Amino acid sequence: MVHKFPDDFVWGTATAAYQIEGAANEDGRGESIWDRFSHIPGNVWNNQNGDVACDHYHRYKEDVQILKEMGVKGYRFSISWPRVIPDGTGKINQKGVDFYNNLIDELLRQGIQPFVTLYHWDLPQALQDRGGWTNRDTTDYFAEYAQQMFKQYGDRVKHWITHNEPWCTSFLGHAIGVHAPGLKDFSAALLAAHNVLLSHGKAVEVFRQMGLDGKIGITLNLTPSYPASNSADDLQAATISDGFSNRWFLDPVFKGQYPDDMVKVFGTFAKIPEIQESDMKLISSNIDFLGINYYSRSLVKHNPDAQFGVETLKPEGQYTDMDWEVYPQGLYDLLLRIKKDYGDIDLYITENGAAFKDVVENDQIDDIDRLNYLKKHFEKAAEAIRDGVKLKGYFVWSLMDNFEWAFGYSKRFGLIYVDYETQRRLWKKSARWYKDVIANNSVD
Ligand SMILES: CO[C@H](O)c1c[n+]2c([nH]1)[C@H](O)[C@@H](O)[C@H](O)[C@H]2CO
Repeated sequence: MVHKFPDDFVWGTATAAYQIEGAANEDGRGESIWDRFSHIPGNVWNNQNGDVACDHYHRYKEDVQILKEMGVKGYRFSISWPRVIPDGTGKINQKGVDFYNNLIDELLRQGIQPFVTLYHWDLPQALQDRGGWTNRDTTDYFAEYAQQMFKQYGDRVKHWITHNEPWCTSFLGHAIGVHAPGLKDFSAALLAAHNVLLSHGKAVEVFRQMGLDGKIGITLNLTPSYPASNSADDLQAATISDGFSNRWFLDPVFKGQYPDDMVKVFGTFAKIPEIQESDMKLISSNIDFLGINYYSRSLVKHNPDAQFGVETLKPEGQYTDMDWEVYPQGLYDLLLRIKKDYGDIDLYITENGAAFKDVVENDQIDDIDRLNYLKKHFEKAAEAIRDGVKLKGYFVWSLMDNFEWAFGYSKRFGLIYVDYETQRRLWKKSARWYKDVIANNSVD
């Protein structure tokens, strides 16, 4: 069966600054928390880091040429805050600003729409030294940074994403500790989450005040939660899992309040952040679209000995190299749920993709598992559009293999294979297939 997409559907790919740029100490770039974190032994697989990564800072023209050949309509990338404002606030680094000017101009020359993420986890270390996201002042520094970026690029960039995955920024970075800055303090994570959301609201306010021609939104990683049975305990476990993964961010952004049930759950063992009067109004400022990062689902059951009484199960089925279950139905269910519970807003899949082990034979990479993963998820996206969801675009994670955070370069998500020894880029089978999907605007 052929799944056709709307004529103006934005097919794209996504990346992030720290994962691909390299040039970590070049042209005035300041240190980020990921430079600091990745250089501490033990934090990253094989003690790898983003010093060089995919050398995109020097190879961006070649990479945009690949995007052009692939036929993408949009390209989602992030700006490295410390590359453009090395201390996080104050002085601009013109060479850093010029890099993104050149990248944006090259994309537009090739007819590709830039979708720009302002924050994809690489906070300037200078701001971390003042408390980072647990310091409410950082919300103002973020608004200052956003205003500068709107001023520099707002004439050409028409789609802005304030934050990538506040859940990861907050919980992976401040509670679980596997991401920068590596804290293990749930109260700090809740405070960071509040300040990240508040900074989002302040950036949206600045965007509106500047009267720019463009659209602004936020990207949330969302994981639909399914109960292992219809027992009351398992249903409650799924509700809590949904609250922790999804509603703790969706409700503030779209309803202007934190979910009561989760305030009670978190309040039993952590400090709920003090909320100032205008905070929730700012956080729930009207946005033009929601970016959704979807990778898999959670299947859960009640277990009184597990965190929040929720045990995550590992059902039979196919798993990616990240040990994430392949579950395309979750994308359909998630999209319909967002429309039902949070409103009929424009949506973009700002990330979806899979890591599988790639084998290179005679410069060919037959990554059929990744191709099939994408095919199944594209089909579910088409079904969601058929059933009334305003899905406007889909960005495959990722354009190319890159620095996979604490996993270093051990996990490959790219449509394009990167030989890190030579920095050669090689088209995988999935990339050639995706080129045809885009050309036909359909999945067969
Ligand atoms: C559960 O996966 C998360 O939503 C997620 C997965 N991913 C992400 N978030 C990040 O936005 C990317 O930087 C990662 O490279 C990518 C692949 O791991």
